[in-house]
Amino acid sequence: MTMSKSMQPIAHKRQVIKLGGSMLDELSESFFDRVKELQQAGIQLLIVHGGGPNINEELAAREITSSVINGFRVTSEEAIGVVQSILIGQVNPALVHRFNEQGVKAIGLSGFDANLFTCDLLDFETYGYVGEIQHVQTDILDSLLSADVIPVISCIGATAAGEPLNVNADTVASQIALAVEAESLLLVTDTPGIRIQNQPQANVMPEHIHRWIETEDIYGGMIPKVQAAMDCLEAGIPSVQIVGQQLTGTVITNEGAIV
Ligand SMILES: Nc1ncnc2c1ncn2[C@@H]1O[C@H](COP(=O)(O)OP(=O)(O)O)[C@@H](O)[C@H]1O
Ligand SMILES: CC(=O)N[C@@H](CCC(=O)OP(=O)(O)O)C(=O)O
Repeated sequence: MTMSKSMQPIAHKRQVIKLGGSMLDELSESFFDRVKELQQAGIQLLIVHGGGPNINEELAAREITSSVINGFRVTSEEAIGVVQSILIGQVNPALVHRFNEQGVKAIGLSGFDANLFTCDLLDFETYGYVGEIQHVQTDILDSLLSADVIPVISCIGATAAGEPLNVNADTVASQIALAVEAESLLLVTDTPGIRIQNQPQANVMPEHIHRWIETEDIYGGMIPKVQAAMDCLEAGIPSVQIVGQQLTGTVITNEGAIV
């Protein structure tokens, strides 16, 4: 029997780590030590990054206004050029450099590279030039991972016609995690997980999340994270973590069990 690509066993365990723009400037030596430990344990790592604060700064400097709905930036024609140049031109190479200088081989990619992820417009009337991922092409990721190189992926997607679209980095991270059949997804941000009424939440389930979005205890930039987490759980990734710099925080599972 010939095995389809999706049925082939993956030899290595894979983990996707998404680094939020909110914490990129504070990446510590201990984070890179942890990356090295995971690599030594045979885990193949993929990095996805955001860059919200850098984009905000540049938009403000150019006096381009932008708003955020449900954690997604409404991206005008003027803004998409800025988002693309900040993420691919500045944030991505700076992060790739940090990995390489720590002795961890890394290479930068966006949705354009080797057709990594192709997008259609999510909802132009509401969000402007924001993409919804249609397809992730994993060949280039497989090649890099088998050569012990960490892919560092920015969240600019390409349309079939080669136009750039802005995709929230949490969404990119979940779609990449699903496409490479990662065993876990770690969303690293500026706060150690979900807090509700000022109480840190160690273990949560989707039913809690739905309620807290309704009560607005979860809002803004946390919404794409919990959505990304629930997309992964639904598709069979057993747990997603939303964590701070120390890599501790909230574990989201279908059963609420400690994983
Ligand atoms: N229930 C919640 N618990 C913790 N943070 C929350 C919650 N709801 C909203 N947030 C906000 O989400 C922010 C993280 O999202 P964001 O700023 O987009 O980070 P990143 O750049 O890492 O993606 C937190 O700093 C906090 O202001
Ligand atoms: C559509 C959308 O919201 N795109 C995000 C992409 C960057 C991002 O997600 O950065 P963080 O990880 O810092 O949040 C934006 O323009 O801010």
